[in-house]
Amino acid sequence: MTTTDPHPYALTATALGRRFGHKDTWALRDCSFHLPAGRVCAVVGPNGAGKSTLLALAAGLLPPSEGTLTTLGTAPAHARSRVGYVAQDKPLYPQLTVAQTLRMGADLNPARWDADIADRVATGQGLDPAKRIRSLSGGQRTRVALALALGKRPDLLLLDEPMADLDPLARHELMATLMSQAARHGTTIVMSSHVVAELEDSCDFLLLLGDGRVRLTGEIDDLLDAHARVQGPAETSPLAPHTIVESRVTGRQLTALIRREDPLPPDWHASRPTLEELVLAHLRNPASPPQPRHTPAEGAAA
Ligand SMILES: Nc1ncnc2c1ncn2[C@@H]1O[C@H](COP(=O)(O)OP(=O)(O)OP(=O)(O)O)[C@@H](O)[C@H]1O
Repeated sequence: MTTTDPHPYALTATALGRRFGHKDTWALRDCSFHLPAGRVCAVVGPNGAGKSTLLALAAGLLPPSEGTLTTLGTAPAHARSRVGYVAQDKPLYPQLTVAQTLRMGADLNPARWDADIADRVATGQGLDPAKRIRSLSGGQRTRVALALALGKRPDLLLLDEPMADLDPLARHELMATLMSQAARHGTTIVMSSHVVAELEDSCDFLLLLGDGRVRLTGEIDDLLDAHARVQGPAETSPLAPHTIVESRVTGRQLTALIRREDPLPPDWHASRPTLEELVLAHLRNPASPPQPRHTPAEGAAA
């Protein structure tokens, strides 16, 4: 938590819904969760799950159709000066140069602008600040968009698939910069991605969306502790009372990913899943029972 933000939650959603058009097409529906301040949160889910919609709502660019969302303890539109947002399509002014774009960022954020970090991120990998935005590659535009967002020195960074078009070196460099900024300033980062393995080392909080609803949310360590990959003899391994996310029988062997409800039988081999295994099991089994509703009293205290 930063000294300027005494609110314990970066985001709080209550029965949040967003519909597009007049038909009953809900991009998000009945979403409730709390994201404690200071966390690095992975937002994952299949295509069309509602990740970009949630980030745009949190940035105050879209109003909810129902329910409420607060950003840094206030209405998202009122939190904009403290929020950095990098949208999937990275909108920038094509006629400006990189240097002019950063100058615009400084002019728009005179009280908070951090020229050092903005210049360092924008000109990494030798990007020439005199180049026009329209002449940049997709990855170079991402670099400039991240520079603008970080230069704002935000309390909350909302990043919609920020790493998607970066080369491996740029990914490594920019992820390290994001993490060091988060650690140094207590910035909350909310980052959507399809590359779950990449999030495992950097994120400590998960928000898994499926079909516009929250499937799983909480501290990643708590979620991994609450689940188990189990193996046991198929005929003597009743999975009840555990919640089955995924199960498979091969010959006489049962393999399952469960949410533990009780101690496991001694003849079962149980191991802690990786984040990727947990997420993939939920994505492969969208009909598995969702997590009981997550409340701050269940371990999300800041
Ligand atoms: N402006 C819009 N008008 C109409 N429907 C929209 C609009 N934006 C999003 N949607 C719909 O809302 C749903 C959620 O879209 P969203 O872009 O939030 O998903 P996503 O999880 O970010 O997907 P992806 O992983 O493909 O980026 C989709 O069904 C999409 O078609």
